Amino acid sequence: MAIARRAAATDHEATDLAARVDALDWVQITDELDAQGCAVLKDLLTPDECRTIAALYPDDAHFRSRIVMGSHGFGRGEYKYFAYPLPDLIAQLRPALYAHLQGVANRWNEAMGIDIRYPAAHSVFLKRCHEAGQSRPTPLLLQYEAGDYNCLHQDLYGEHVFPIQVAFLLSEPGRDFTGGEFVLTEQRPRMQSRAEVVPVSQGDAVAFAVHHRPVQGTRGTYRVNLRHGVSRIRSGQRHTLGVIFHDAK
Ligand SMILES: O=C(O)CCC(=O)C(=O)O
Ligand SMILES: [Fe+2]
Repeated sequence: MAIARRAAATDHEATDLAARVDALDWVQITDELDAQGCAVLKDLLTPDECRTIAALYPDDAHFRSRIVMGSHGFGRGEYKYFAYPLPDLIAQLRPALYAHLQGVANRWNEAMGIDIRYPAAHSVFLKRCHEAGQSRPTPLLLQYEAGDYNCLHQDLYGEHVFPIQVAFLLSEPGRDFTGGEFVLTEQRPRMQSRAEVVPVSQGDAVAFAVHHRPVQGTRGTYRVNLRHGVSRIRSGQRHTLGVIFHDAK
């Protein structure tokens, strides 16, 4: 009886989470992605859900590896890649988000003259990754303390790349930490880099271009190169959940 009730509750939460993703204003998000290369997804996770995910960090049973950023020149702080099977909430979020981003990804590739197209279902895209030897899960949990930062980078893990990714802020700015802004830079051909700081609250997510995106210029469409990172955490502790749609070699 207790088990049946628990299963029902889990189903309900899962359905609820996909429905929350579906209920976002995807017309506006798509417009923002096209115009800026990033968009904020407001209030997707509850504070409880944020705390629950962040609290997984010490429990290595959930993870396949731990990266100390300072050892690789990635910045300062650390993160862990989740192992399969992903925690339920992340396993639900990943395909639900992908379903809404896949159309943008296909349009971007068409505009940039790239032949690759993305299937409607995330499971089909993952099969493509896995068949090419990219079979290790890429969702990750990041943990920063005062003084930590994440250098500008691109999350490429092999030949197969889904061009948009999503990062969830699990901590509350001003209460749990100060500093630690999410930063995107954009490099246009023959121009200097432009930076964008994206304001997010606990439970919000940022969707952004992984490595490049099309920009309409006066003489046609060109590719701009993007990088993302996090400015120095001034105080406290900051946790983020990163959702990347391609898997890793
Ligand atoms: O901590 C952040 O906000 C950025 C995390 C990140 O680099 C990622 O999700 O790929
Ligand atoms: Fe990243």
